[in-house]
Amino acid sequence: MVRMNNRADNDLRPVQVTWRFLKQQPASVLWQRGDTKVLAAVQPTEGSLQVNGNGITAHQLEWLQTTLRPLLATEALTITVTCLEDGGGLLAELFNAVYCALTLLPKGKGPKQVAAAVTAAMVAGESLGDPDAAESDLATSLVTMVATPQEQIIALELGGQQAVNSSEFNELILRASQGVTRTNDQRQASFERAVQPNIQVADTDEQTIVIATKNPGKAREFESVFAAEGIQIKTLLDYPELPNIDETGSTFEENARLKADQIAAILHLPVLADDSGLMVDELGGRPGIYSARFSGDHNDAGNNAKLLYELTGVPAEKRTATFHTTLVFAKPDRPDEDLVVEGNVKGQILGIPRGDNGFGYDPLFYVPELDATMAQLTVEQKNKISHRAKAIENLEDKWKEWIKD
Ligand SMILES: O=c1[nH]c(=O)c2ncn([C@@H]3O[C@H](COP(=O)(O)OP(=O)(O)OP(=O)(O)O)[C@@H](O)[C@H]3O)c2[nH]1
Ligand SMILES: [Mg+2]
Repeated sequence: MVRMNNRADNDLRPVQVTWRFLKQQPASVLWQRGDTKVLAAVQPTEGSLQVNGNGITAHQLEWLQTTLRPLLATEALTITVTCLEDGGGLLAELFNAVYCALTLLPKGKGPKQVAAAVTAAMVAGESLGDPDAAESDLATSLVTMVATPQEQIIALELGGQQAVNSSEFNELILRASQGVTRTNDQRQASFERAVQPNIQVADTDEQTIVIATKNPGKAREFESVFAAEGIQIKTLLDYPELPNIDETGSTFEENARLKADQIAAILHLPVLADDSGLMVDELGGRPGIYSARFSGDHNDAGNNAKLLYELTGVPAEKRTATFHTTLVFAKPDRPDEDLVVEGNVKGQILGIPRGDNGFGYDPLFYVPELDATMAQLTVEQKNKISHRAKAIENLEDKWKEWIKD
């Protein structure tokens, strides 16, 4: 029998997983296999297990709940699963979507064991792995299997129009267990690519702190502060395999949390993130959280040019501005315990840049008390007065105690 896309009998349709699909719900995924699309979201709750379904039958929902239960480390969860399109093998893909969402829960709350699901179908006397919609319509019998990669079967659902004899049944089981192994590999590869690269943290020395930044200017400033304490810092530039963290928050704190929590969860190390920016009074507080990309992309010269352009003709006394930093310190797997501090410094935006030190808007940011721009200061001088320095000062009183528990 010739299959669509010339698939061999045991070939599966490709899988695409969009991890953390919903911005407001970190444990959420969009799972697509062929044309079948399922959205799953899991939220820890106080109460007992709740599984809600959209676009699926009561029977499918009940099956899902029964199948998931033995795999859960905790039942204090609300699971919502939505079928966006049924292009074949829906029951299995409902399971796979929810399973993926569960793996995004904090450590210790995720699934107790590894499992994956797949469908196999008997079509015109042949057993096919992962039937699409057309093949499912032609199938005389179908099996949906949930199993571990060690071929321990967790659930088996038999369906279709006709009874199967035992040799057909055995064939379907064989096809399905091949598919489960392959599905598990597909999921794991996607997870490692997008969520948690298999990173070896070489240095687990307690005196190392990871700063969740790719900005070498920031890194230099943190380095000189922590070096004085005998603490070594690493930045995201030391871990090029890490996924990019989108700064989708609407405040400095939200962005800093996104960076700190996600990197801490991946590296299992304490992580400090800095979200900062320039707020210009005459521009109603802009560029604010958009400071890094004010001119469209992350380019200091372009950002400075745009700032000068927007302030054309504005007299010196009205060019007042504040540099702001919010720091979020995150412990691995304990996002509820983030330590949050901030710091500000006030100044004025000059019409002509001065100085070569620092980074970003420093050459335009004039500090009246020092009669100098930030870029005319040495790192040590900037680290006495800057927004980042003040935030670090606020952190200093607290973090040594905080990191101990
Ligand atoms: O003249 C400056 N002196 C500073 O002391 C300073 N601190 C922040 N900024 C500006 O604000 C953006 C932050 O954006 P931001 O917090 O998202 O950082 P970023 O994207 O550069 O690096 P990352 O830490 O996110 O990897 C930066 O790019 C800069 O344009 C500064 N400019
Ligand atoms: Mg940034």
